[in-house]
Amino acid sequence: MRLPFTKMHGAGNDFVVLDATRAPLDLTEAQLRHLGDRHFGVGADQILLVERTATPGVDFRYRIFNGGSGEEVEQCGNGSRCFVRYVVDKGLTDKSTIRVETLNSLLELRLQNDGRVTVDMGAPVFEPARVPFDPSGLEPRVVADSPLWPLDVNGERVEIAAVSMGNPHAVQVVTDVDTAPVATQGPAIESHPRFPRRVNAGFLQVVDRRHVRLRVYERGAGETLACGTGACAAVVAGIRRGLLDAVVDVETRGGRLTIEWQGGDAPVLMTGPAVTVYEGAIEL
Ligand SMILES: N[C@@H](CCC[C@H](N)C(=O)O)C(=O)O
Repeated sequence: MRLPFTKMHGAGNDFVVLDATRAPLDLTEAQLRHLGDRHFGVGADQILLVERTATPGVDFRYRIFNGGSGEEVEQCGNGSRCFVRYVVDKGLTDKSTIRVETLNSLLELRLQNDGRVTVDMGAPVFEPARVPFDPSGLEPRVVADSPLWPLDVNGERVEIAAVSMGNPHAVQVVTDVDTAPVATQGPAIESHPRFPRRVNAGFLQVVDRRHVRLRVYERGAGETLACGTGACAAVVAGIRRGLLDAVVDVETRGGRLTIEWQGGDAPVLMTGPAVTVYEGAIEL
């Protein structure tokens, strides 16, 4: 099968985007991993599948697969911005505000005049069972509004906030992201037994109340240049600890995202770039 695709990125988090709006596309995990493979395939952190939906009031469905593992996941922030750029550029819609369903959420996305995209990512979830995170037998240190859970990681004690943005995140505060143990702790946290569906591991450096630096070791993909849901989870965790204001610029290794959260049940708003790199086709 010859499969056309579009290569895109959002702040350096890169995607192979596939059009399944005209005919269904059923790919195996092995084919998805091949698309994600940087040596033998196209190479991408995630594969995005754009579909139509019959759900009333919803314009599209988009499905997300991690490029390293081929598994389907619930949410992808940078991918959602690329999804909007894709459906607008391909003429699949003429709307500038688009509603899309993912595996477990409904998102509203707006293309801005400057080409950036703002996404209503919904409200964050902290209830451990819904992250999901197993806190049994652990005593959290509570700072302001936020329980910080002690985790044993490679024999060290690490304090994390457990947050779901539709997908699971473990966020820890570090003094300097450049020297943070992302490569060693990242995989250990990703597969930590207290996260039954595994987890994305965030390392957050607070520069000031409106500016942070962030690295994320992603579930099923390894460290990426940016993680949109990771940025939302990290800012929300920082706000709950009383470290950050409601609007924060997040500097990642691939670009800058702006995250806004007014607290409580308010949705998290994420704004950032979405760029098409090239079009291609691959034999699968
Ligand atoms: N890069 C993404 C997140 C993709 C999914 C993640 N690896 C997971 O398994 O939950 C983003 O921009 O949010």
